[in-house]
Amino acid sequence: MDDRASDADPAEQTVLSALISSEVPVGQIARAGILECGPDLPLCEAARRMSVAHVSSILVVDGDRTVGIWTERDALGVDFDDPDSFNRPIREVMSTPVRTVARNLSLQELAIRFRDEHVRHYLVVDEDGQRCGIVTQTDVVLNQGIEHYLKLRKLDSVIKGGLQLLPETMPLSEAAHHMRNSAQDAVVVAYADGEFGILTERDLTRLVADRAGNRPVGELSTRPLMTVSEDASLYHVRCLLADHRIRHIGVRREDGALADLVSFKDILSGMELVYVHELQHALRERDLALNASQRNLHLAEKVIESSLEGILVTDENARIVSVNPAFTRLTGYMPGEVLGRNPSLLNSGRQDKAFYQGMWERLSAEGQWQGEIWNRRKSGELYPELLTITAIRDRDGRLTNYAAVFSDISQLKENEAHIRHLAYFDPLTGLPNRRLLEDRLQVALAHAHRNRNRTGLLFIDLDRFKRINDSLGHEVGDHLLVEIARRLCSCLREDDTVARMGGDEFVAVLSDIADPDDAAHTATRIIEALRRPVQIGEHELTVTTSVGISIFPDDGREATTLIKNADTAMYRAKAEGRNAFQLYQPAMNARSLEHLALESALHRALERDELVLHFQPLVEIAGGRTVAAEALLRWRHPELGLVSPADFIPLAEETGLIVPIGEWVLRTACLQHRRWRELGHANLRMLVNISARQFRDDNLADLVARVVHETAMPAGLLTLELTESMLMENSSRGIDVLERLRRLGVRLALDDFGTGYSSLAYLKRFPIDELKIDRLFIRDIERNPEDAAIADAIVKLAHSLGLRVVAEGVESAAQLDILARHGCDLAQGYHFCRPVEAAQFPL
Ligand SMILES: Nc1nc2c(ncn2[C@@H]2O[C@H](COP(=O)(O)O[C@H]3[C@@H](O)[C@H](n4cnc5c(=O)[nH]c(N)nc54)O[C@@H]3COP(=O)(O)O)[C@@H](O)[C@H]2O)c(=O)[nH]1
Repeated sequence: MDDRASDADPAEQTVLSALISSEVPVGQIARAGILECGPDLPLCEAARRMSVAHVSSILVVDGDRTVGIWTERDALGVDFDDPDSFNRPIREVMSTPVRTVARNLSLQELAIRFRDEHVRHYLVVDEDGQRCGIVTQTDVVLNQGIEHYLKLRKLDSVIKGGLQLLPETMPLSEAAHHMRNSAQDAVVVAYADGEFGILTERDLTRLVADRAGNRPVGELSTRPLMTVSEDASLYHVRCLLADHRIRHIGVRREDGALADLVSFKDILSGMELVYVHELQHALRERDLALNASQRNLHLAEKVIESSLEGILVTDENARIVSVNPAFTRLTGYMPGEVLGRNPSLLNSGRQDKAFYQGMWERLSAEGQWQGEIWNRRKSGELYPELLTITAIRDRDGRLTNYAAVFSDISQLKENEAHIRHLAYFDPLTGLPNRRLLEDRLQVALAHAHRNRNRTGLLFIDLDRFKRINDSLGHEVGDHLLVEIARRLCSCLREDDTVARMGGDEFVAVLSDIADPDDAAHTATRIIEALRRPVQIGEHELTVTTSVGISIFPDDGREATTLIKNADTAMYRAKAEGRNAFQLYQPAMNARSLEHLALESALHRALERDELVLHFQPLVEIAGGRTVAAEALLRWRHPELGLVSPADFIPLAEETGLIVPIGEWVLRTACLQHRRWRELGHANLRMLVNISARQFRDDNLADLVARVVHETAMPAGLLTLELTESMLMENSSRGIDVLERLRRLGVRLALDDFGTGYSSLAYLKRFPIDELKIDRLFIRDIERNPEDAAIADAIVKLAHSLGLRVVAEGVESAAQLDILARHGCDLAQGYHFCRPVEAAQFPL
């Protein structure tokens, strides 16, 4: 029995003893060396042999056959009055048949049979029916470890009461008769002197052997009777009986009077019942506990088997003793490959010695460690896991095992990284976003400050990206941005950062530059790199870029100031014609504020439908017929009222807003023309002003083609008004654009003629249809012969080139008259009509 059992309470101890004993087979406790005799042996001789051998029975055998048994109990039946009775053959007085039990019967089953069959001896036989020994009830009980019961119970608990004292004068035969009738195996003999003696079955057996006559029991009993106090424990009594090799003892009350005679059997008979009862209870309990623990074990096995978390158990020396299927799934190792090995076979090498040292320290101090750790699968792949290790101890606190439960948190880590990435990176281009740029800029500035160096900040904006997005769709726009991002990265050093601020705006941080020229060189590289055509599907796109540069600490010490100033410089680059960079100059700020205010107001104007078109008729001088309408832009400012284009178009040009505004004008004019056509004015021409900025746009012809197509405008009825200066800026490119426009069928007029170069030679080169004489020459035409001569010369020359001539700003009939004489074709001016809304247009 282990230490734990010895600490258990007595009841538990008994249950344990019973459980142990119940597994002992009968053959193990049976007394071998059976006393046997033949059936003809005289009874006195049999009794003698029993007395000598100190056994309580003799087996009567006939050859191999067991024919009967004679026991001490049977001595009570001998007639002590008849001397012949001692010599009778034993077969005549023996009990038959002899009850047998198999030697492999369990003690527990034997105990139940003793109780149920009321016998005191069983013959133990082997598998072949051969005699192996004799077993008594006493043998069973003595082998059940009942000491604890005996210690707990007092002698008085087995006192039956009703003690009968036999007088010393009573004849032996009468005493035996009394014992047999009262089923007592011993009686107390009371002597006249007050002393007590005892006469037992065993004494009677001895008297049979001695062929004793029927003498008074006073002469035959053993005296004095050994006694013990009724307070004594049964255990104490049992020890006394064993020590004195006796089987009965008298019980004295507190006052000294003899209360009873108790036998070993009395002590045990109570115990037998208790024992059997307890045994059954213990067995039931054991079965229940076993079932419960089997169920729990099964459940635990199932849980471990089906757990999605890897489970690994080691012994106290950290040698793996079991793993579950999830372990194999997660690590790739089969159980056979890891059992007996140290879990360090999973080490990734990512954690250093100190990490593991800390882990073991925590484990031994607190019994548990939990944390994230990188391990290596059998395939060599590293993965992060959330690991909990628990030290397992037995009841005595001895460390027996370690259990590790872990889950693969790769996905979790990836999600975390993804979320972090989303927070700091632009999902489309993968570049840092504004937030990360600000962080990096702070770091770069601090670094530059420490090293007394410069940092360059480039604000990069694609020119007319919106147009690509609007015309080719966002998907093409997105592809373009991705390619732009890639090219930007390729223009920068590893230490530099380029971030997407949103839309088509990017910012690059150039750390540790020596002087502003370095930033200018990078800007040039960027402009060049971005200008190379980008092929996206069937589209070959060319974008230009405007870059504004600010330098730390020259143009600001704060990140926000540097970004703002680079933005202002970028604006200036755009205003200066795009596709270039500008270094920030403090003077830019004041102007840029004005520009910003105007620009945002103009932006709003477009968005809020504050722009309107007025129309002014062009009249045929010869017939007085309105043949065309010039679309003139107006801004209905919510506070300022109608704002003249002269006041806002220059700024719109400078900021680039003229491009979207110009598109709106063209489309609105064409739509209005459709309405008029629908009203029956099929031949009316429409004149639309094109600004210098629009003309520089490579996509002008495409835009016109698209709008004409979308509004179903007859191209031949559309005239675009350009100025001389536009054509002179880049004459060969200008010719190209004009040719493309002409191929669309659109007509072209040269506006404000006479105020610019007035190079008639150039006129030949341009595919122009009409000349508009600037009103400067018309205003004083009646009074100023020079103006009249110029007008006359222009008309003649134009006609010689096959061009039609329009006189602008005709305010009087006199002016008209002169122009008519000069042969001018068309006239436009307040004389006919001021620019008016479409509804008032004189058709
Ligand atoms: N790029 C674009 N430019 C445009 C657009 N709409 C107008 N403009 C240009 O703005 C300038 C001012 O134009 P506006 O104030 O509309 O003046 C026009 C007429 O009102 C004015 N006019 C017409 N007749 C007379 C007259 O008898 N006397 C007089 N003093 N002024 C008169 O002339 C302007 C038209 O000029 P032009 O375009 O040269 O024919 C002006 O330069 C416009 O071009 C636009 O949509 N886009």
